[in-house]
Amino acid sequence: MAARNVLRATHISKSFHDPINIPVLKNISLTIDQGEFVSITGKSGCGKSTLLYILSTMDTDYEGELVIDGSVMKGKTERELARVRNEKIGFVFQFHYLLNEFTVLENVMLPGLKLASSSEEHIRARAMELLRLLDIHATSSKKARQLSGGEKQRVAIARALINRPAIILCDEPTGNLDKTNSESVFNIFNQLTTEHHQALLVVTHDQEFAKRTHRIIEMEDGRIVSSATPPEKKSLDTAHL
Ligand SMILES: Nc1ncnc2c1ncn2[C@@H]1O[C@H](COP(=O)(O)OP(=O)(O)OP(=O)(O)O)[C@@H](O)[C@H]1O
Repeated sequence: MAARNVLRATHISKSFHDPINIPVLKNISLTIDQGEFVSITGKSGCGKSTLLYILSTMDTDYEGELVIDGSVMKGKTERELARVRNEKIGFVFQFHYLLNEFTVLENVMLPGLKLASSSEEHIRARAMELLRLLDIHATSSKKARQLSGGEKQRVAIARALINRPAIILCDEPTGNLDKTNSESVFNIFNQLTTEHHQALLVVTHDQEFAKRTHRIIEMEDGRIVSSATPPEKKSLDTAHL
C-alpha cells in the first residue's frame, strides 16, 4: 500500500523585494510521506529557513501550491492557518520557545488545551505518556527554566507531538546540543518515524545527522539539487534484509 502523503509543495517560488526583486526560492517541489524522516541541507543562505517558513504556513507570500494532510493552504484565512498549525503541524526549533515560568507538563499540554476536542484529563494523560516516551517524566513538575538544553529540546519534542500532528517541522534541532544530546534527539526522531509512523522534516547543518535520515534534500541557491536516500542509510537498510 502506498504511504500517505502528508505534505506536498509544488512549484514554490519566492522573492524578497529589498528594494529590488531577489529570487530566493526557485520552483521547489517536494513531498513528505507518513513515517518519512527527511532532512534539508545546503549552504548558509540557500533558502532553507525561507522554505521552512512557507511549509509551516507562517509565510503566505509565495507562488505555488502547498497541501498539508490533503488540505490546500492557498486561500485560507489567518485564523484557518493558525488552526492548521495547531492541529496538523508540530514545531521543534533551535530555541525552544518554552514558557519558562510554566512547568514541563504545562508546556507540553498547552497546544492540546487549544483544541476543543479533548478533555483536560485526556490531554494531561497524553502529555505524561509523551514525557515517559522521551524519558523526561521525572522533570514534569519542574519549571522549564530549570532544565538543561537537552531536556528542553525533549520537552519541545513532546509539545510538538501532543496534538498528533501530520508532520513535525524542525529547524536545527541539534544546533545547540552536545554530541550525546544530539544522538538522543536523533534516536527519538528515528523511533518516532519508524515505530510511530510520524513524518518529520528537519533543516540541519549537521551532516552526520542528515546522513542517517531516510532522505536528504539538498538545496543550492534556492533550488533542490538532489533528493536521495543517503548511501549510509541504504547499506544499513539492506544489511538486515
Ligand atoms: N526578509 C528578507 N529580506 C531580504 N532577503 C532575505 C530576507 N530573509 C532572507 N533573505 C535572503 O534570502 C536568502 C535565503 O535565506 P535563508 O535564511 O532562507 O537561508 P538559509 O539557507 O536558511 O541560511 P542559514 O543556513 O544561514 O540559516 C539569503 O540570501 C537571505 O539573505
